[in-house]
Amino acid sequence: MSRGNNVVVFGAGAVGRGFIGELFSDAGWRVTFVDADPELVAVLRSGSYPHDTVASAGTVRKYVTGCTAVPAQDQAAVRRAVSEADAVFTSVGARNLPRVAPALAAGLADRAAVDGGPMDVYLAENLHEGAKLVRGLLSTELGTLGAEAATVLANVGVVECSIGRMIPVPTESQRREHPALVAVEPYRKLPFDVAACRAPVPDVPELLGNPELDFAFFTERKLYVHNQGHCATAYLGARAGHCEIAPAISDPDILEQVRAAMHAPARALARKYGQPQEELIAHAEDLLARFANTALHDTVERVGRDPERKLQPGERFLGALRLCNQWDDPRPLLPGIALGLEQQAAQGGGSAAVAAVLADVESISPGLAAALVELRGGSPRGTSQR
Ligand SMILES: NC(=O)C1=CN([C@@H]2O[C@H](COP(=O)(O)OP(=O)(O)OC[C@H]3O[C@@H](n4cnc5c(N)ncnc54)[C@H](O)[C@@H]3O)[C@@H](O)[C@H]2O)C=CC1
Ligand SMILES: O=P(O)(O)OC[C@H]1O[C@](O)(CO)[C@@H](O)[C@@H]1O
Repeated sequence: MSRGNNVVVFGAGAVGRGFIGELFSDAGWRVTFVDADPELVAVLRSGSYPHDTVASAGTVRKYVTGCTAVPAQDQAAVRRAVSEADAVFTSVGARNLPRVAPALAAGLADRAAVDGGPMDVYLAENLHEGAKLVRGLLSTELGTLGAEAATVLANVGVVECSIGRMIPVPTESQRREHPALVAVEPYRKLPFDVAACRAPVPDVPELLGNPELDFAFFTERKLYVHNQGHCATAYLGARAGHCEIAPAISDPDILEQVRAAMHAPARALARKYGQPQEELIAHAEDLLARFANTALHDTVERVGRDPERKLQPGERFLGALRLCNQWDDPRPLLPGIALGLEQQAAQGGGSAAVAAVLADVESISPGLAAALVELRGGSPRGTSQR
């Protein structure tokens, strides 16, 4: 691999192929995917794959070119690719990061051994405090290799990103058409934590680093406005019998409830971070329009999955509730939480899980748990929301 514009992307899934690979290829970079799926690797080695940008108005097909792939199982090849790269991304899902760490650490150690200069590892993941976690993983792996972890890591930035583009799992018919075909929405901005970078930022126009603003603003905006409103749409939509997000958000009653649930944290974030309120409200409105993209066929199942995790303290619902209680009005968040509790119960969650959520809600503001119980039909274990 020649020095220049080479990016290594761990994970050639929805985000890897659908977002990171596309942005870097469009900017003239060579993209080397690392993936655990040998069939996908074989397909990507052909050097290009089809990529559809889908909007309600129509689909634009293009081919992402200039790519290759390495199987994750070939640790020596992965190590070499990392040591020669100019930037590294991960988009494997949080639970897979420990498996990526050994070859990533080895490649970084090789690079340090030849004084290869600074390098940034960007985390294209939905992961709270991901940089801390990955630094810890790399430190452990470097220790195992007998490398001086502090010296190697002094030259390595671990950079969190906020992935706003929505990319559904490819359908069966898309997979039959081409095993690497991916369909994405048009949105293509990629905010990242520029303060964490050690190397020059890649010349990819969609990479947005704002040194003036704490990156927590972007992660909170993503979780409390985007993910929370999206999930409320899924729960309200499921109750109304919808399978997909677009028809759910097109229902005027659901739209108004979700709009209120997104505007409250948008206003709260504007106050907390001293940002213009109209920009945050415009961001929420843009998201509502993006949820209505019928061509994306995003499902209430994907967006609403794992309600127990989504109802944990600090997660999209209870984190937004706490934020809004401090800076705005928490009540528009309650319908989504009430339906989340129903989903959790339907998936086998017991009364202890409900009690834990109610206790957290009550700790945010006395009386709020009673309002939630009332919304759920009067009983702490109530089964239906009116
Ligand atoms: N799909 C979406 O709309 C969005 C996803 N995200 C986040 O982006 C990350 C990736 O998500 P997706 O691309 O949707 O998942 P995905 O499941 O489509 O892709 C993950 C890829 O990683 C590969 N992989 C798993 N273990 C690996 C390993 N040890 N080494 C190399 N490759 C490995 C898998 O084979 C798969 O191709 C997750 O953290 C997710 O939460 C964030 C925003 C949007
Ligand atoms: O991946 P999770 O935590 O289940 O949450 C789903 C959310 O994440 C995304 O896939 C990416 O932010 C959104 O499209 C969706 O709202």
